[in-house]
Amino acid sequence: MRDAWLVALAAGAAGIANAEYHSPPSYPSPWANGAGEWAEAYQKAVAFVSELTLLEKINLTTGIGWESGQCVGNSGSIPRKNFRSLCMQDSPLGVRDTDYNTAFPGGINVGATWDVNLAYLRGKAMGEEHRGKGVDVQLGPVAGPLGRVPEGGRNWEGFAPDPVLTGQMMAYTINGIQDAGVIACAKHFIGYEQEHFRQGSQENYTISDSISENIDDKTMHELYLWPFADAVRAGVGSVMCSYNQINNSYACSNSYTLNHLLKGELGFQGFVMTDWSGQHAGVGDTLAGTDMDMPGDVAFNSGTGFWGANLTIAVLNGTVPEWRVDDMAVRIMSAFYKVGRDTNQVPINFDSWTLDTYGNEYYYAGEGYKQINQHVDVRANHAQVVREIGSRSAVLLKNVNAALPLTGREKYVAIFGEDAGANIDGVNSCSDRGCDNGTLAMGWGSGSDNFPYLVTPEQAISAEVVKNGGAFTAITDSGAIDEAKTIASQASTCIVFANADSGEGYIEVDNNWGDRNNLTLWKNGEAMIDAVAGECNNTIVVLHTVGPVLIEDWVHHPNITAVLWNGIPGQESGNSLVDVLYGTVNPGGKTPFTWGKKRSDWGTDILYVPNEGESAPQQNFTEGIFIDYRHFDKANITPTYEFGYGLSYSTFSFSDLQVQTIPAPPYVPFNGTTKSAPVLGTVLNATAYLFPDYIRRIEAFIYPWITSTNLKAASGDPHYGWPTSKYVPAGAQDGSAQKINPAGGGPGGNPALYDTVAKVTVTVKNTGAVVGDEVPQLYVSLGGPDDAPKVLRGFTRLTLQPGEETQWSTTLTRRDVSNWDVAKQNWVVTNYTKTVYVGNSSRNLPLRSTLLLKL
Ligand SMILES: OC[C@H]1O[C@@H](O[C@H]2[C@H](O)[C@@H](O)[C@H](O[C@H]3[C@H](O)[C@@H](O)[C@H](O)O[C@@H]3CO)O[C@@H]2CO)[C@H](O)[C@@H](O)[C@@H]1O
Repeated sequence: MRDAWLVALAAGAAGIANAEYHSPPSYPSPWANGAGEWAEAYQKAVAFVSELTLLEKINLTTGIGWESGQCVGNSGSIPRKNFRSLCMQDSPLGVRDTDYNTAFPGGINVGATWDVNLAYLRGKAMGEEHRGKGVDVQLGPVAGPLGRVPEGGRNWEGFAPDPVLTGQMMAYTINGIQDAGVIACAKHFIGYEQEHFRQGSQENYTISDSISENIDDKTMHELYLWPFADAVRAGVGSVMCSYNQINNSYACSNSYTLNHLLKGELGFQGFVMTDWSGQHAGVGDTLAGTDMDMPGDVAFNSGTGFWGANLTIAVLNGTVPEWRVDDMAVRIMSAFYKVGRDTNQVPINFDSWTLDTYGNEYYYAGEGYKQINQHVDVRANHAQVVREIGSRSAVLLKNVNAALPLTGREKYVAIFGEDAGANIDGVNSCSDRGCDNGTLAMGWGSGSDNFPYLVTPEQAISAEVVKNGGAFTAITDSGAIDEAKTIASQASTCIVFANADSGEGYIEVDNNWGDRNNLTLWKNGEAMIDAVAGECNNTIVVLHTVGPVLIEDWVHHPNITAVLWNGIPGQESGNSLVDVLYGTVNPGGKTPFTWGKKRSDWGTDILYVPNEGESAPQQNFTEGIFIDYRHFDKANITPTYEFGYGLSYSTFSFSDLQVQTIPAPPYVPFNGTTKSAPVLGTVLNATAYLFPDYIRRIEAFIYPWITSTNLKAASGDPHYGWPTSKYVPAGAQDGSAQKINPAGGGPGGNPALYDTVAKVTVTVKNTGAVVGDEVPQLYVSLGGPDDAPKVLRGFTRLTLQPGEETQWSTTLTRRDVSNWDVAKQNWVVTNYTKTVYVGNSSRNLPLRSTLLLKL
């Protein structure tokens, strides 16, 4: 336990002193109050927690250790109350580590649909599958990484490098998951923008600490915190603190981001859980705002925990006040009741560590042999959701002379590239999808799940061609360039498939440690495209990539008649694609990121080599709010395809912009005070918490009981007894009434931020001959010298019949037209002239108007 106390001193209390970027302390940790829609759940939680012993409360907060339960994370149980371990399970795209589940499209595809209803349907379906497997907390959705750097390994788990598109998708996904009766977990909080160095110990480098993502206050508020505010407003039950440091304080020890921002300013009422082994301190993390430690052991299978018995000791010796543990338990139980877990929980019927039907409940210890997998089929009709999101996320980047849709009368269709075919080793052959074999339908890491099947493009296209009476050939060996040229010279329609993959940093694929090393295609993609396009004057390129790739060198080739991006579409990949290629679905997806011409165009990059010797690498977000299209706009760089761009088989017009400003009451900084922290129990003498004789220890299991009434001996920590002032920050134990943050006061911040201040209306018309979808996009220029030329503020996906026109309206809130004022520590509407723009991409905005606010 030595490390726990030492790191608490170094990181948890006040940040590391030698750094330029410093995270200010913020204490005490705000306690839940059941505000707004949390009221009923909070009351139930308080009633439940009031009946618990200290050890039972601690069991709620502490994981039982890696591979010590059937889920990827398991809290302790409360047998006396017949309350089982809570089951925490990935992933953001389906139930991980099981069978008879659905493999949904990645978050980036949901972003590309620009359709909040599809986000909801996917969330609901995923929630139902987690519920059916017995999961209490689904570990998703993802708003961190947001996508600062296009090479970021886990960007695809989230939705887009834009806070508004991501924020809306977060909110609707959370609503879907929680409406299904499962607690959602918004992750990873915050600034987790690259895989390299996220866990100091996990890299091939001798660095002592994880990377520090150094973010200024304005950028934090206007960019990275924004989608988490939307998550909190949506009532998310849990938030996962990330592996990285923020301004040189670990995310799960960072009192500023957890206490000040998340629980204070945003008014978060649920619980903060650590990423797996993301905890770095015992007392420090508790006081800094972490509520649940996952998976509970200091290092996987170490058998020691920062909490468990050590949290018991901390309460007994007074370093952690009792009210704080009460609040942790209340937050967890509030989320539990809020989504109805008390009425809809089913037994855990799967095991994360093996698909064998029988095995050990305590996998690591090798104990508790029983049936651990019931192989429950939870898929229902969710394949339809997958197929629909797959097709509706397709972004048609190029389409010359109506090359698409195909008519079905093509005489000879040939497809090329490994990405068209199957993984010859089997669809789930690589653990956590940690390889790029065959067609890419999912990235790798904990954000993945098992495919129940994967319909490849080869299967689906060949079936369609055969059905239509055509001829078909597939060359899925990406090295077979000469053979490809021959076939390409004979075929009437050539479709080349290429991909680019990425994932989580604990797996390396083709020397990519999570983050991509570059933005080129994988598996010889460019060479195959060049070879086929050189021979076939009707070459269609289909891309399955986790984010942008460099296409400028070939996309303008005259023989390349169409380019379609389909992201990572999940198990129905081939079927979704055929729907679009043959026009059953008219593509209406819009690219959720910018396609630059060269890597340097983005202006940000992964830090691949430690820059502070053995100390924590420092990644300064010097670009501020200027990521993706905001940077391209500011630097006046013409991309290949801009954020928000995407073609249709139809055409659309925009006209008649009307901007109606709506008077709103003046913005008043919130002025209020909390009640004092509730104390819900009594702490007994240490003897009451001794490890009981009747319990047989399971190897590496984390327990709440102490081994001795001599607390120093029980801690096993030679440094035990340091003066409290050395590791307990000032004010951290204070449970008296506190002033509420003036930028706070409601879910997602000051309620006045969400006042409507303008209504924007335009006419959108389908001017083509086929039914199709269009996405009117509203951008705002805030007008100041430090502002982006424009920022997305509203969008809706519309379906219009040929010739149909509709009036599309959206509203702007005060937050939408505000800047974060670092001096005032609040949002302000500046006097700079504000402009609204409407169109169908970030660079095709034919309508504009000055916004004259009445505030
Ligand atoms: O799953 C819960 C959260 O976990 C984080 O990722 C961890 C992942 O779940 C886990 O499978 C992986 O374990 C590997 C371990 O790191 C490696 O050393 C060993 O060789 O293989 C293990 C896999 O069998 O560790 C990941 C953390 O390093 C995610 O960040 C988070 O998003 C998940 O919700």
